[in-house]
Amino acid sequence: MLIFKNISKTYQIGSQEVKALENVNFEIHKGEFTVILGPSGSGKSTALNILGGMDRASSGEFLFDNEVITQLTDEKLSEYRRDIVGFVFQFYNLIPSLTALENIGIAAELTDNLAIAENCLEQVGLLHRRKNFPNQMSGGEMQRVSIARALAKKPKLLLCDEPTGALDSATGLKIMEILRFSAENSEVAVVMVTHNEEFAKLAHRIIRLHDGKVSSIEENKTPAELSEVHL
Ligand SMILES: Nc1ncnc2c1ncn2[C@@H]1O[C@H](COP(=O)(O)OP(=O)(O)OP(=O)(O)O)[C@@H](O)[C@H]1O
Repeated sequence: MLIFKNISKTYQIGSQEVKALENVNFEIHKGEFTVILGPSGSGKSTALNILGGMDRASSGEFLFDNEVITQLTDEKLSEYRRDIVGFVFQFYNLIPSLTALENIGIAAELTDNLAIAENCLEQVGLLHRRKNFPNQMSGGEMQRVSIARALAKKPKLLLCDEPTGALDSATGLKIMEILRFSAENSEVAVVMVTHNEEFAKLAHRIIRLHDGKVSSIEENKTPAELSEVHL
């Protein structure tokens, strides 16, 4: 389980202070699909960066399975990023000169055992595309490869930053289905940042941010079906 306890983050621009997060408290659970929702500038990316160990909080405590991540040395924090966290970005970040399978194999250091990489491609329904290069795939397919690449590392935390931002609605929904399925069927905590209210209906937990503060947290044991989402 992940716990944010009174997390604040202040950026200093010259003499001006920007409070990106102010006393933020929430929990994130493995096996759940969590959505962090909020308008532009509400602090979503800042929260995601702290969760991923890419940035440090100014104050407060962040715990992962009882380990205090906010107190880790730089070296330990980079181990946390490498061993625990998987990332999915809006623009896929695949290596153009490598096939789908190779992109997964290289990232997960599985080049000696491509069977695992193939399994991951199968999980996202793309085994038939294993020999395709990124420019021979659609946006949705590239995003599915990037999810397979992240899952191949067997992360405990999968962080997704607007993963459907560059996709049409139907393809975006397919991506959401894969993310929720991954959370429910492997012991990973999937966290997605978005400003799209409709997508949030699919989540087990919705954390709403406004002006760097939590405005509400909603738990949903039975999230909506894909057919109930209207984009
Ligand atoms: N590196 C930085 N230096 C200074 N201010 C920053 C920095 N990063 C973010 N901020 C500020 O912190 C606040 C929160 O930004 P953040 O990017 O976390 O919001 P967001 O909800 O992810 O927005 P968006 O949806 O537009 O990506 C904003 O006021 C932003 O301008």
